[in-house]
Amino acid sequence: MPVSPGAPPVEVRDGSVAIGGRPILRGIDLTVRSGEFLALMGANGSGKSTLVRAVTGLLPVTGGGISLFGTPYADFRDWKRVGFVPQRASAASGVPATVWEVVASGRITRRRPFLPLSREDRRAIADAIDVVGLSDRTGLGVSQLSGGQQQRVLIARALAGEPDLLVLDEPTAGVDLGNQRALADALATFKAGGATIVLVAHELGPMAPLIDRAVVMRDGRIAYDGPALDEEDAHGHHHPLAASHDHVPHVGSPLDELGGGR
Ligand SMILES: Nc1ncnc2c1ncn2[C@@H]1O[C@H](COP(=O)(O)OP(=O)(O)OP(=O)(O)O)[C@@H](O)[C@H]1O
Repeated sequence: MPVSPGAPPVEVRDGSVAIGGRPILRGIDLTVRSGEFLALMGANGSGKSTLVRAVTGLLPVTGGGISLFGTPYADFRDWKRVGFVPQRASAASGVPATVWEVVASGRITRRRPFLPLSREDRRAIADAIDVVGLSDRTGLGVSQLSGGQQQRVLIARALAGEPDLLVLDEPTAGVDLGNQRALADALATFKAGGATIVLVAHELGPMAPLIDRAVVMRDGRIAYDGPALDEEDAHGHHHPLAASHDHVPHVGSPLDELGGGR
């Protein structure tokens, strides 16, 4: 496969997605640059999950095109470069898997089939568990962990594949502040290694300082694309539409600047 050094990890050109004949996304133009940490924000139903599902190959685009790492979608095979943590996934499947086992399952895209884990595989798995701060729990059953800790296991599973692009769909939804901070630390470490991150989030919370750029969706289109607003910008002013306040206090959201909301 031709490798395009420096090619943007994600490029969507005039992308549209319809589900069951109903247009969900329209006219999406989005380039995510290498090493960028992009927050994809917007009200419920604005199309964030649909967009990341299209980018990660789970939903076909019905118009326009997507390239990943400079390769048009139809030709892209290098899926080990892409990690995805889907929305509201549970790491506890009912099967009594340990933290180590769940994270090791994320190594599958990199492993040689039918051979024992290599030293390199074991290092990647241990590193991923360490990055999310669960090294003292590797032997525990995942179902014994809290929801926030389970979310960290799922992120470690994606990190174990050592992707160049990590896409996370609302990993902090319903997660307590301590676990949100642990997630932010993990993503900061991952980003420091040069990786690209696309994070779907309603609120940025402890992730806010890490964000390079925010894209806000509304009604299946991109309504804002620019710097993430800091807490003061987002809250140092009167809200023109109080009812549209789309987030919890003390957390910045570019939605405020648009006066839009749910
Ligand atoms: N499988 C599906 N079948 C039918 N409609 C769908 C499907 N998935 C999404 N939609 C619709 O597409 C629109 C966008 O949904 P999407 O989940 O992408 O929004 P979102 O911004 O991620 O919202 P949330 O913040 O609630 O996750 C919504 O109107 C939703 O009802």
